[in-house]
Amino acid sequence: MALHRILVADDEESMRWVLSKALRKKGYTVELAADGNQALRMVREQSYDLAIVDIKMPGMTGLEFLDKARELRPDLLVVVMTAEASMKNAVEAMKRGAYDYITKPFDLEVVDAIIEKVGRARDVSNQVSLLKQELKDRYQVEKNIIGNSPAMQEVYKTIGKVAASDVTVLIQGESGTGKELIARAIHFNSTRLGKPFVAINCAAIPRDLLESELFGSERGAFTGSTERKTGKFEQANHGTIFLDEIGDMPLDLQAKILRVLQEQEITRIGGSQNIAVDVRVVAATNQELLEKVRNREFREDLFYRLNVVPLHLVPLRERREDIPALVEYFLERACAEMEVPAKQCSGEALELLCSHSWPGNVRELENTIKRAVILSGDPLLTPQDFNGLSERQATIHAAPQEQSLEALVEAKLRTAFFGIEKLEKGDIYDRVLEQVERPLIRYTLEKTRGNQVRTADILGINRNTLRKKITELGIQIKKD
Ligand SMILES: Nc1ncnc2c1ncn2[C@@H]1O[C@H](COP(=O)(O)OP(=O)(O)OP(=O)(O)O)[C@@H](O)[C@H]1O
Repeated sequence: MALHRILVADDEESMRWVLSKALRKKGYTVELAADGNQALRMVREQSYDLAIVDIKMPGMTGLEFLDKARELRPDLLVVVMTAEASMKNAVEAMKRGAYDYITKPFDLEVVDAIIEKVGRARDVSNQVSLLKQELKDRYQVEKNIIGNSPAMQEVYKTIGKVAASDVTVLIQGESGTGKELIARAIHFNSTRLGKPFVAINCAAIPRDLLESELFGSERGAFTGSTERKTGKFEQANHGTIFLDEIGDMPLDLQAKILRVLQEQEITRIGGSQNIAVDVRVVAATNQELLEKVRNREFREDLFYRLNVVPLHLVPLRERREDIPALVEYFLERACAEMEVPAKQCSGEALELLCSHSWPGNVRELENTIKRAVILSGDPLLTPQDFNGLSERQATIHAAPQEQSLEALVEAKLRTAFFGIEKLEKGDIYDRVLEQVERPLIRYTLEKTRGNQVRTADILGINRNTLRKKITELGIQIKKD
């Protein structure tokens, strides 16, 4: 049965009674409202699969309810009940997005038929495709976490312990260690399977956009915003939200995330209503969050609220025993994806891969294997096929500080570009520079509270150049 919770709103008590009795008998959970305002309050606080509302009610008409309820819960299906004489209303309701209408007086069979239709429509259009996709994902997640090292065994144990509950998990680990993969595993092994898994990378989205991405925005919340937008929290309702790179979340947004965790409700930007959400939060970071707490860059209360269960993914170089299985797995996958005959690594090549320090972790290993598969015509991969790797290895070993800015940038670049199948003519140079320039200028402007003269002085660039960059890179200046 695809439908569970039904809201019935009618000012006529006898109608509420008849409908609730009939629907409860069929096994649905039915809740009742005596007018439109009450119904809207209930929709705000709870989620329903279907609302059956009378079009003529005191206070708020069924049509007004329809508009407001659909704004609050775009997924809610609304069936309106209308008197035979007012067909005009029924047409209007359909135009405004009602799922169907029933003319009064009606036989209960008509209601049954509509509910069945709603259930079927949901089944066909949503559930089946969702479940298919999710079963596929689940299958992949379970087959796709490779590694039997003691560190990974600990990870599997923790996944098993936390999956069934709604406890918040904070996954810490360097870039490319598999944080998102593990977050998915938690979701797909939880009771929230079949509901959405929504991931958002807090570091990849500019601050101003991040807030509306997370919480949504009402029509007219910004100049030129003509549409209402639902945020990731609403999209993840009943499922899991994965807040990646949470360490990069600005302090004021941290306060808002804390509120969602405590109250389980959000407010869209430009809106005044609180909207209940039922979302499990899994967060991840590749930074030392406690250090950020000490530096007052991360809220202590949020840290403890997120860190209910900490899950630490150790760098690949500290669990080298997992490398052979990962190599085999990535080789098989790369050959299948690229539709080339199976390849293997020679003993020497495997030795080289096992001794590399993998600053980009599993993602770097995956991309290295893909690249070798693309470039080598031979079924046996030798150390020559990983030539770049030994050179990189040598420079990394020679570097006294592995975590220097240069090494970090190199690791990021490697993970971003080395997996690209075909390196073609493009604008990578400009794109990379832009991604360095923008945060650098934004950060300095933040530190000088938007003072462009000081920012130019600190950066050692001409003021006009700075002004030009700010416009070109679309940097917004906050002067508080
Ligand atoms: N144990 C593992 N077994 C198989 N594949 C893995 C494993 N760990 C990571 N991967 C693969 O490595 C890649 C990077 O993983 P993922 O995106 O989950 O890392 P991450 O820690 O979230 O990275 P970032 O911090 O950069 O967002 C993915 O393609 C993922 O499937």
